[in-house]
Amino acid sequence: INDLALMLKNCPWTFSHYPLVPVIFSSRRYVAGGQCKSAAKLDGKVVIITGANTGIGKETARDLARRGARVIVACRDVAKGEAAASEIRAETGNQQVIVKKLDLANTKSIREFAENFLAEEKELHILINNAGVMLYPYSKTADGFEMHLGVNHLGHFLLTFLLLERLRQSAPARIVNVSSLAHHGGRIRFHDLHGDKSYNRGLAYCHSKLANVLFTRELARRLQGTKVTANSLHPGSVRSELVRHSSVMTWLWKVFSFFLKTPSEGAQTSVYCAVAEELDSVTGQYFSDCQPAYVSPRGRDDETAKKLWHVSCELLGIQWD
Ligand SMILES: NC(=O)C1=CN([C@@H]2O[C@H](COP(=O)(O)OP(=O)(O)OC[C@H]3O[C@@H](n4cnc5c(N)ncnc54)[C@H](OP(=O)(O)O)[C@@H]3O)[C@@H](O)[C@H]2O)C=CC1
Ligand SMILES: CC1=C(/C=C/C(C)=C/C=C/C(C)=C/C=O)C(C)(C)CCC1
Repeated sequence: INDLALMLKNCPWTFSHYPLVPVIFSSRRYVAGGQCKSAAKLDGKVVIITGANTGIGKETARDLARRGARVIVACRDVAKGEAAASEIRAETGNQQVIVKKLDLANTKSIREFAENFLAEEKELHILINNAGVMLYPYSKTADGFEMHLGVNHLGHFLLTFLLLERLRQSAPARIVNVSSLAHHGGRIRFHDLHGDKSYNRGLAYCHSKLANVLFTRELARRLQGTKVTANSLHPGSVRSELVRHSSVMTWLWKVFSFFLKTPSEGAQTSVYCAVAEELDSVTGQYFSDCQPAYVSPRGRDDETAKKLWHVSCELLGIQWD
């Protein structure tokens, strides 16, 4: 024993020689953030996750597949979706991971996806509106919406509208909207929603993430008493492809990757909102690191939430009362 102690003492790899090692380990734990502790099983439950071919969505799909859910990987590139789904099927042994085409930048594709889903699936228990774009150079969706607003907000707004009746019929059911801390920098510029007068791609992202928070709030209010809940969340700063449209951000993400969550760590709050038993009747809330988080004053403005709802309906040509 004495020899062993002496050996360890002199070993160049012991913590006492490298005081930074425990610091590095604990900062990594800090970066990893909250973990979903629920052991809930999802056998027999049907889940849709948008943008589940990569990043946070893919890891959310993997977790829910492990819990036994039938997972619809809704993505714009079916080949990428198949690659992710076959990896998840092989790893989890769950063969019920299915890929369906959904391009949120095109309302025709959203309608086709919903039509197809409603024809094939009798139930829907969890809808995770996860897909997103960030720092997109100025561009418009097929329907002429500014890309961030179109994909991140309007696309998911329409998708939720088209699937809501199935969620109601399958209740208890949950809608999970992946927003961001970036919502703090956003505002709803009703006079220039599509950035025609002025455009900043960073701000456009923030505006769309604020729209996610406001949509969730108004949706939850309207769904009171239906046993369909709606919550939004910030996943943390996550090593994913979200920064792909900015070379500076891509470089920063690489250099500082140690300080970013892995996609699996970033999926924890989405999984928590989707399965945690203690959230059974919690609705209209915003989470981060698997706990309630601070929402910006603009994200709590019910008048703006109502106005955004009506404007979104007008833009999409739908009636949603
Ligand atoms: N990463 C982070 O630090 C943070 C992420 N978030 C949010 O998390 C969510 C997931 O992002 P993350 O995993 O990081 O990013 P990724 O870029 O890794 O994944 C985004 C997903 O969205 C899909 N997507 C993009 N455009 C469309 C579209 N038109 N139709 C359908 N799917 C589309 C992508 O598909 P494809 O692969 O084909 O492009 C991809 O599957 C987003 O809503 C993001 O805003 C929030 C805060 C921080
Ligand atoms: C301060 C700082 C960083 C943190 C960036 C953060 C916190 C970004 C958050 C992005 C979000 C919230 C995106 C999506 O919604 C880096 C780049 C790690 C390293 C350089 C210093």
